[in-house]
Amino acid sequence: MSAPLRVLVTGAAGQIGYSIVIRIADGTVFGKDQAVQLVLLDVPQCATVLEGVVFELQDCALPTLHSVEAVTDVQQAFTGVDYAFLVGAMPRREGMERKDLLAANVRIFKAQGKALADFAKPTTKVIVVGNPANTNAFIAAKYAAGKVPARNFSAMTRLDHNRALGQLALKTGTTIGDVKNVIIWGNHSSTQFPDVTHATIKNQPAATVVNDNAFLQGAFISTVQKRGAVIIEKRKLSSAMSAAKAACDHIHDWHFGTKAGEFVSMAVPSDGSYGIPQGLVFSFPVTIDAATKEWKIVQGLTFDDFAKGKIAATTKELEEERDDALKACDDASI
Ligand SMILES: NC(=O)c1ccc[n+]([C@@H]2O[C@H](COP(=O)([O-])OP(=O)(O)OC[C@H]3O[C@@H](n4cnc5c(N)ncnc54)[C@H](O)[C@@H]3O)[C@@H](O)[C@H]2O)c1
Ligand SMILES: O=C(O)C[C@H](O)C(=O)O
Repeated sequence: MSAPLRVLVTGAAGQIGYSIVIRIADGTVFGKDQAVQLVLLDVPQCATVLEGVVFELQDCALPTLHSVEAVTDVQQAFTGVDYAFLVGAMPRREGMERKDLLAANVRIFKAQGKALADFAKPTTKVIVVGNPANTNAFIAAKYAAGKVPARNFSAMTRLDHNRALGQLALKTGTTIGDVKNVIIWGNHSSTQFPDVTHATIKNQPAATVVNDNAFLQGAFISTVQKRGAVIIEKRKLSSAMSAAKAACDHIHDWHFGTKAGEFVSMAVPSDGSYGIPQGLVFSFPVTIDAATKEWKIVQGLTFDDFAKGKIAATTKELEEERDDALKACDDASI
């Protein structure tokens, strides 16, 4: 068993928390030979619930779980972490857009960015799940600057990526393993652009196999864009099992690298690729090198006018969110 990795999950007493901790603890994310020190953070009012989660993890008898701590203190939570799953935040309710959560949630990510700077390792890798995820990641990175590099911050669009894979497999009667290289561009919001231009199904161009352009430019895109809202309408709670699975896929691939010839969608600080403003946390297709654990934005993809319009819309929304978040953070009270 390798020396333990210290892994933080915030909001661990919540819905996603309950689904995510078992996958981190049982070796699904970091492998069956990698010990994990799990640190579970939530607000003080949830201390008793957290204790129950700790007891359940102990009762799972997991060989990879080196230790598990329940904490409500930010310094204790962030000290020395290798990976941070930043889940803890308010979820949206029916009728809301994710950006409606900005005012409530941005203060959490400002404080946690500062905590990462003060207490975490400079090599810490961060996934932001709490919504609006891209902009929260932008703010956390800003407040950790100088200590943890911006490229160690990411936001989760893997759920959207997985939703896109699922919709293509359903449409074509294939299995998930047959569908590769879909791309989610932009924001984890209803302006995201799920793009199949470079996707394949059984090694054939997805557009040829689907053979229904109206679907690919219509129902496919809107189903993926609005899936979160539909889940809330049906469950009266936002997605949790699928969100936890996607966060684990995201960190698994960051830790182990992507497969040869394949890319995944991950929201990362833009380096100016494809004309996206520098620093905006934008979902791109990325490959990850297993040895260095560094992501690289896939280069050289081309866009038709339809794609250009979609990418412009999601970029504009992210710029507006960024500006609103910066204004909120300048308010001395948060
Ligand atoms: N990016 C995505 O694809 C995606 C998918 C699903 C959900 N989400 C988002 O994830 C977040 C969590 O969703 P959930 O369903 O688990 O919500 P939840 O309400 O069930 O749990 C959230 C938990 O976070 C805790 N929390 C609040 N403030 C905290 C803080 N400052 N520090 C630590 N913990 C804190 C709460 O006490 C609660 O236990 C929401 O913002 C939701 O919108 C994102
Ligand atoms: O839609 C939400 O608010 C939750 C989450 O972001 C999702 O995509 O399911």
